[in-house]
Amino acid sequence: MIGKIIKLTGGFYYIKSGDEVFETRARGNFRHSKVEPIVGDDVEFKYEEKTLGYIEKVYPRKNMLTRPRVSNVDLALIVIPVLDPKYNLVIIDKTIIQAEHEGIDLAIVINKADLDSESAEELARIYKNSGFETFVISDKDDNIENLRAYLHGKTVALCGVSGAGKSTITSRILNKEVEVGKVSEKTKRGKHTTRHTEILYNDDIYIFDTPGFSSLTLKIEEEDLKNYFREFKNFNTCKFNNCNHIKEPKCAVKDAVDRGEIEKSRYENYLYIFNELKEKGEY
Ligand SMILES: Nc1nc2c(ncn2[C@@H]2O[C@H](COP(=O)(O)OP(=O)(O)OP(=O)(O)O)[C@@H](O)[C@H]2O)c(=O)[nH]1
Ligand SMILES: [Zn+2]
Repeated sequence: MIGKIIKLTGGFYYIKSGDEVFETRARGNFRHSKVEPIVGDDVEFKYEEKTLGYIEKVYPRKNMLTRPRVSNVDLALIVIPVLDPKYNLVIIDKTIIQAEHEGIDLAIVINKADLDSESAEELARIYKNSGFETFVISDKDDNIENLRAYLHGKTVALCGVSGAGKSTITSRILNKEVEVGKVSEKTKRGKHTTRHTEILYNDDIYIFDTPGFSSLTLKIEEEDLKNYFREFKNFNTCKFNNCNHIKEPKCAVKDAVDRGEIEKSRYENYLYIFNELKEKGEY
């Protein structure tokens, strides 16, 4: 049988095949592969009611996140609350860099727009102008149809700080009750988060109910950082073709910042992160 691992908990894998979910044992059950199956994997498995089944084969992964350990993510949806908690654009841009680095498509959701609609529009402008699909939503408004349509057919990792509204969005998108606040309790205690990873789904949208890869450190060379700022690529006429867009003369990126064609906050965060990488080799 063929299916997708949707949950790993207490020593069992739960595999969704068609409309059914099968429970299989986690240990000693994948004979022909040395790969340890993780949530998100597409697998071949044998199912027997008595002994439960076992996984025979893990299909090659499109990609993999390490925290949480999940595979085959089609989209990282980065959730930015306008307030409560107040967003931090350096952390947002670092999360974007991580997704770009992993080769995962990403989109932005500005959430809690009801708390400050002006800030919400300002944030949306920054990320739209920087080349990202951007949605503005609030749980006080019935305005998620566009977002839901966009997520159709995708496996989505919601990324964002605790309290950003990830669980709220998940339950609205999937039309399902999701325990709001549950993940943060687990995260605070720490130990449960690695034991239990689950994909929530409805119809053909799959969502990871985890904090996403917000707390990863990334090791990249500072010279490579510019490759993860997609809007910089529109301005490729710098005098030096290895220009880092810092202090070099005749820099097309800096000129674009001066003209307002590249968002100031994005460029400032680029400089900040560049220096961090230069000093520490990671962030
Ligand atoms: N005003 C307002 N509050 C919201 C909105 N969306 C979520 N909230 C509230 O924000 C709080 C946090 O929401 P959650 O959905 O639990 O946030 P989370 O990102 O899942 O947080 P963790 O589970 O800790 O990672 C809850 O009290 C929600 O009711 C919104 O659009 N507007
Ligand atoms: Zn340049």
